[in-house]
Amino acid sequence: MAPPDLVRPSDKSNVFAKQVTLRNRAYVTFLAGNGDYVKGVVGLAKGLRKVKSAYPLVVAVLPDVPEEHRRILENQGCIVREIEPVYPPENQTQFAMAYYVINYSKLRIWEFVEYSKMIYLDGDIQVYDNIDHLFDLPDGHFYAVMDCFCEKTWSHSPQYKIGYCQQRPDKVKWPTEMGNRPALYFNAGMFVFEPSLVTYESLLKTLKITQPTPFAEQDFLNMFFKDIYKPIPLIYNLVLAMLWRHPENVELEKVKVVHYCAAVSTKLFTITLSHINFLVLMFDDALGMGLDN
Ligand SMILES: O=c1ccn([C@@H]2O[C@H](COP(=O)(O)OP(=O)(O)O)[C@@H](O)[C@H]2O)c(=O)[nH]1
Ligand SMILES: OC[C@H]1O[C@H](O[C@@H]2[C@@H](O)[C@H](O)[C@@H](O)[C@H](O)[C@@H]2O)[C@H](O)[C@@H](O)[C@H]1O
Repeated sequence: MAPPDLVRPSDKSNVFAKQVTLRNRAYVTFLAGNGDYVKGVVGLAKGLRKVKSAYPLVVAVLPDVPEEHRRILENQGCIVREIEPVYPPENQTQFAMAYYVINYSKLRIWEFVEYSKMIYLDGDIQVYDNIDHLFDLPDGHFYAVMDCFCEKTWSHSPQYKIGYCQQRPDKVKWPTEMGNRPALYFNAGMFVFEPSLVTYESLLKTLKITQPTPFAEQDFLNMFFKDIYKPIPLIYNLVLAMLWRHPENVELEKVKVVHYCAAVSTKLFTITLSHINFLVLMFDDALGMGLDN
């Protein structure tokens, strides 16, 4: 995708504004620990480059990400930003996955106010088609793809217990005796947002008085942004489970972003898959096919 056309050179102020706007947008991901997720982030950086995105990838790293991994990411053109962890209040909550507690640290990205608009992508996501146009979505909203409630990771929820899923609300209807249908709920592995110190302070202040829940920061973000959340099509964040849970909702040839997340039972499969995905991109890179490293 060619970089956005700048306005007429004669109109200096607009040219500057356009360039500043270009500079004020970025993709951002989150990396913690010294494990395999760095491979996913390298794959993500290569994927964004391969689809000719006009914007950089910022990687928010926890202090436990080793220097070697940070160098690898900088060599891939990433902007590495160290963040401090964010922990929820002391709690006895059983998170859907024990390690989800570290995902609250994602909230630090609202502090990246040198950017006016950012697109967050998990490290286990790959971009197969250019999605830069999402930066032009109207400000003042929180854009993300609706999640699916059918995986075992949702077994704690009333939705799962009655077989209700927002992806197919007509299949098992929400019973009136259970009150209002759950609000639309997004997957927090990909979202379009506007960094803001006011929002950032409010997020951290609200977190301090919010009882943690099984999907950790994803539940928290859904609660916090429920009034301004706007669903975007699942082509922008195809959660893998949709392939076997709601194939009727998936138009594979239109999918631009794939999210290699799945319940713990298939975690090995998805990590292998993202490894394959990573190797394909590396191989592609090694043969100089398409990736301009
Ligand atoms: O040990 C970890 C766990 C998570 N993550 C980051 O947090 C994101 C969300 O965690 P995960 O992908 O496990 O969530 P899922 O979407 O698979 O449930 C990952 O994609 C990584 O970007 C990480 O870097 N190290
Ligand atoms: O910390 C909570 C995480 O919640 C989400 O993952 C879930 C969710 O997609 C469920 O619907 C699936 O069933 C499950 O497998 C998957 O792990 C986000 O992708 C991730 O970034 C992060 O916010």
